[in-house]
Amino acid sequence: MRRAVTTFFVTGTDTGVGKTVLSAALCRAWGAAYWKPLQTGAQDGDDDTREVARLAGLRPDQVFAPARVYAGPFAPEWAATLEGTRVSVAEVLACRPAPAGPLIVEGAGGVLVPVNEQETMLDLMAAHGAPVIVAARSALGTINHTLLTVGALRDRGLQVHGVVLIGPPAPHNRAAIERHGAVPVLADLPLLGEVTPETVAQAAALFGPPELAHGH
Ligand SMILES: Nc1ncnc2c1ncn2[C@@H]1O[C@H](COP(=O)(O)OP(=O)(O)OP(=O)(O)O)[C@@H](O)[C@H]1O
Ligand SMILES: C[C@H](N)[C@H](N)CCCCCC(=O)O
Ligand SMILES: [Mg+2]
Repeated sequence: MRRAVTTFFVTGTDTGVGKTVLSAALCRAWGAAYWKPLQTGAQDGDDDTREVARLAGLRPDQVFAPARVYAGPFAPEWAATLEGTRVSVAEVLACRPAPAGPLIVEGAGGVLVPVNEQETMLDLMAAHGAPVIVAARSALGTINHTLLTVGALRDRGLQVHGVVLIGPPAPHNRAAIERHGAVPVLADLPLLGEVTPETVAQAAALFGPPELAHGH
């Protein structure tokens, strides 16, 4: 029995690759709610939840507070350590929201970013179980980073829904990723002249309704 997938986990090949802007476009395209389980860098104003709510025009019932917010602009493990605390994947998932409709979950950095001394974002994704969308740069260097990320996800039994390449179109990189990764590139997301609700709404048009897939 196939049913529509209602939750996707957005990871990336790096921090700063464009996961938040992509998440906003996906929320806009699919009428999805948003959750950033672990937010770091708050001392510098990093607040992906506020940014996605603004860019996607989310309603209050589509916005969920992070499980943990840390001040330091670091991986959650170190940011938590600096605050004399620690968080486990189980504690994060205990905060998992249950919205009425689709949900986009954004990770912190890439797949092997440490959550604590034993667990990484990959453990969080594996426990969460949702299919994963990989945000990757389109430029030189992305083939290796993207295939490494896809391989790590599959090694943990996760379904990779697809890759989104962010930046100037690079058809040679797109083709290599699809060929060597046996993974679809869902879209080429260009660099937006300005990142605004209007340009994000235009970017949302790149994403049709989420394919029916074996739900998790
Ligand atoms: N398609 C795009 N066009 C223009 N600017 C973009 C695009 N995607 C991301 N940016 C900009 O690049 C910077 C990093 O993007 P973003 O915050 O989405 O990365 P991230 O992967 O979510 O980072 P983090 O790991 O901190 O969550 C931001 O200033 C953002 O506005
Ligand atoms: C500070 C900002 N919030 C970033 N998302 C944190 C990303 C941590 C990346 C760790 C690493 O890969 O070295
Ligand atoms: Mg982000």
